[in-house]
Amino acid sequence: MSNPSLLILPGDGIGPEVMAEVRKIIDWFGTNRGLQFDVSEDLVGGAAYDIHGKPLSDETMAKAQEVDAVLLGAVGGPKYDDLDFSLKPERGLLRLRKEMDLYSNLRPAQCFDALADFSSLKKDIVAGLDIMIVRELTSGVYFGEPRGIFEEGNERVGINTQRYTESEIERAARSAFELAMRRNKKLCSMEKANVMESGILWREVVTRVGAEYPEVELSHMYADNGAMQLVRAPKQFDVIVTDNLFGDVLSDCAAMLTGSLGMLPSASLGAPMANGRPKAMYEPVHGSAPDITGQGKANPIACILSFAMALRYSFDQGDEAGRLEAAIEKVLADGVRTADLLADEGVEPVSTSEMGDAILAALDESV
Ligand SMILES: NC(=O)c1ccc[n+]([C@@H]2O[C@H](COP(=O)([O-])OP(=O)(O)OC[C@H]3O[C@@H](n4cnc5c(N)ncnc54)[C@H](O)[C@@H]3O)[C@@H](O)[C@H]2O)c1
Ligand SMILES: CC(C)[C@H](C(=O)O)[C@@H](O)C(=O)O
Ligand SMILES: [Mg+2]
Repeated sequence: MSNPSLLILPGDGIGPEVMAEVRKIIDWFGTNRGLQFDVSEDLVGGAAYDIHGKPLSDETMAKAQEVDAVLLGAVGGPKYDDLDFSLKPERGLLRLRKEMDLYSNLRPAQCFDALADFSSLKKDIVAGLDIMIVRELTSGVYFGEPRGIFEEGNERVGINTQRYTESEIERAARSAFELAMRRNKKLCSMEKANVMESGILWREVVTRVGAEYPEVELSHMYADNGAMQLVRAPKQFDVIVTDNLFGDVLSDCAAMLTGSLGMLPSASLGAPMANGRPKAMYEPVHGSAPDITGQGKANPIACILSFAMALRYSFDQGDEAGRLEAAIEKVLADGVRTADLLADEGVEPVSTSEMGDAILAALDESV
C-alpha cells in the first residue's frame, strides 16, 4: 500500500518558518514511529503570485484535490496590499476552502497548564480550558452574492451578502453535534437571530438537527453575547458552532484565552473521499505575522498542533497525535518559551527552530 500523501503549502511571512519545524516533526514520525508520508510542497498566496501571477495555480488546486491532506502555513502580507482584490494572497486560501468544500472548520482552544498564568485573563478563568469552535467555512458573507463595490448615484457602495441555505447550515451543525457526542455532549450555537434572517434560519435548522441528538444539551446564544461570555467565563462552553464570519472573530478571541494566537491550530474538513478519509486542510489560526517575519521569533506550536490534528482526523492516529500534544505540553512545562509566550522576567526566549528542536527532544523521550 502506498504512503498517505501530504501537500505542504508554506505560503507567506512566517508560514515557511513555522512549516520548516513541522517538516522536522513529520520526519521524526517517519523515522521513529513508522508513519511515512509522501510529502510534496507547492506555492500559495503571495509566494504563488510572485511566480504564477495568481495566488493559487490551477495545478496546485488540482494537487490539493488529490492528496490525503493539505498542510498550510499562512498567506498575506503588506507587499500584496495593493493588488487587485481577485489576486490577493487570501483569495488563494479561500479558493482552496471553497473548491475542496471544507465546510467544517474545527478550531480548538486549549489552555496548557504551563500557560495558565500567561493569559491576559485571570488564571482561574482559563486554567483547564478545552473548548472547540466549529466554524462553517464555505458559505455565509465570505462567499454570498451579490458582492462588490458599485457606483450608486454619486457615490460608491460596498456590498457583501450573508447567505445560508438550509443544507449548508445542516451539515455544519451535524459535524458539531457529532463532535459534541465524542466530547461532553454540550453544544452552544451562536448567531444573531435577533437582527438577521439568516440567523433565524440558522437557529431553526440547528434545533431541527439537534432532535437527532437528544443526548446533546443544545443552547443558543447571540454571537455578541457569545464574545462577551468567552471572555467572562469561557469554561461554560464545550463545543460552539457558528457561521463563517462570527467563527473567524470568535476564534481569534478564544486564541487569547490560551495565551497566544501562536498556539491555535485548526482542521478544515469536508465530505469523505473514496478512501474514507475526509477532504482536509490543516492550518494554524494565525496569519503571516509580517511584524515578526524573518526574525526567528514565530511560535511554531499552532502549526505543529495542526499536524497533530491531521494525525487524528485524517490518518486515524489519535495516539500519535496525543504523543505530539504531550511533547508540546512537556516543553511548555519545562519553561521553553518563544517570545510571544514570555511573561516571566529573566527568561530568555527561544527561536522558532529551537522550539521545534525542544519538541523533537521531548518526542525522543516519549519512546
Ligand atoms: N490563515 C491565514 O493564512 C491567515 C490568517 C489571518 C491573517 N492572515 C493574513 O496575515 C496578514 C497579517 O494579518 P494580521 O497581522 O491581522 O494577523 P496575524 O495573525 O498575522 O498577526 C497578529 C499578531 O499576532 C502575532 N502572531 C501571529 N502568529 C504568531 C506566531 N505564530 N508566533 C508569534 N506571534 C504571532 C503577530 O506577530 C501579530 O502581532 C494579513 O495579510 C492577513 O490577511 C492570514
Ligand atoms: C486570511 C483570511 C482569509 C482568514 C479568514 O478570514 O478566514 C483568516 O483570518 C482565518 O482566520 O483563517
Ligand atoms: Mg481569522
